[in-house]
Amino acid sequence: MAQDLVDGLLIKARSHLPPPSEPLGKLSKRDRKGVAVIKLKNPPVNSLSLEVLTEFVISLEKLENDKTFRGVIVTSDCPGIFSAGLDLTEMCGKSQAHYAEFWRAVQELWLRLYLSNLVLIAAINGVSPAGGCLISLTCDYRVLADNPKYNIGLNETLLGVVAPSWFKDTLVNTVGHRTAERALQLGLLFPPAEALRVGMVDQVVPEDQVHSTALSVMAQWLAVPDHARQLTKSLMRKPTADRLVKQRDADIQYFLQFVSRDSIQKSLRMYLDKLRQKKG
Ligand SMILES: CCCCCCCCCCC/C=C/C(=O)SCCNC(=O)CCNC(=O)[C@H](O)C(C)(C)COP(=O)(O)OP(=O)(O)OC[C@H]1O[C@@H](n2cnc3c(N)ncnc32)[C@H](O)[C@@H]1OP(=O)(O)O
Repeated sequence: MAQDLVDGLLIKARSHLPPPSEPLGKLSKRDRKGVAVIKLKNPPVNSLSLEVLTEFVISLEKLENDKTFRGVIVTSDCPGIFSAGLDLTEMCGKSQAHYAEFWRAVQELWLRLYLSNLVLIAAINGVSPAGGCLISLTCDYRVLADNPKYNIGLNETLLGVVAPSWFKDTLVNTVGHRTAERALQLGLLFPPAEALRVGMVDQVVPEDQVHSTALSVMAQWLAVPDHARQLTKSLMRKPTADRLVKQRDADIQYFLQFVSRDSIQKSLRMYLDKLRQKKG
């Protein structure tokens, strides 16, 4: 059975955790076949808070260091939402020190995912804007559920902010320069068929087949000897990652200057207010 291949690892935000005695990320070692599942669970929308980013990195590090694991399926535990992207409340009305810590955590997660030695397959079972899309773009393969609500893309410009160069590079490396340029400037969120057409995802399947498809794809990738696949991945990705590694502090300073501007704070607040007012 395909499910027998899978081990479970749940990332939760501390505020949603049961008793503090339980570990934040649960890493079970029952699996024998070396495939783990990281399920993002930060209700209601799987926003990537500082805490979730940190926990994600720790979980990945554990998996990287545990040689029984060769692949990870990244998916969501929140119905209909893969991830709403970076937690906007982390970028609004906070101190410079907080912004710096938050941005370093975003960088760290991107670097860990993008350069991971593990095979990463995104099983995208929900809408996936901005940072949510970025997570999936760092994976080696993307399977998207065929639901017209499950848009995916880097929509930063629609919030009045700019996708940083390494977000842009990740998209360019996936869909090519022209598609990325248009998608980034317009802040396009692609419905499944369009996402497949432009190469933002590799496969679109019925919603109830996302997980099993991700497992089948994983088996195909794991059939390749690790050392050869890992070196090839590094050849393809390291030059892009190195551009950030060489200027991480400058990138943080850039972010600080940008996000502290009154005009950017105003845009982010207005966007958050719009989201909140949607209900009422
Ligand atoms: C020159 C170069 C310089 C570069 C310097 C860097 C510049 C900055 C770079 C910043 C990069 C940003 C990356 C990001 O990821 S920004 C986040 C983008 N995300 C979005 O646009 C998605 C927003 N959310 C939605 O569209 C919907 O919430 C969604 C479709 C995901 C779900 O809809 P649903 O109807 O189910 O849920 P609600 O909208 O009612 O939301 C429920 C509550 O969750 C809150 N929420 C939603 N998204 C976020 C978020 N990203 N962060 C924080 N909070 C979020 C929403 O407000 C609701 O809250 P309340 O319950 O309190 O009302």
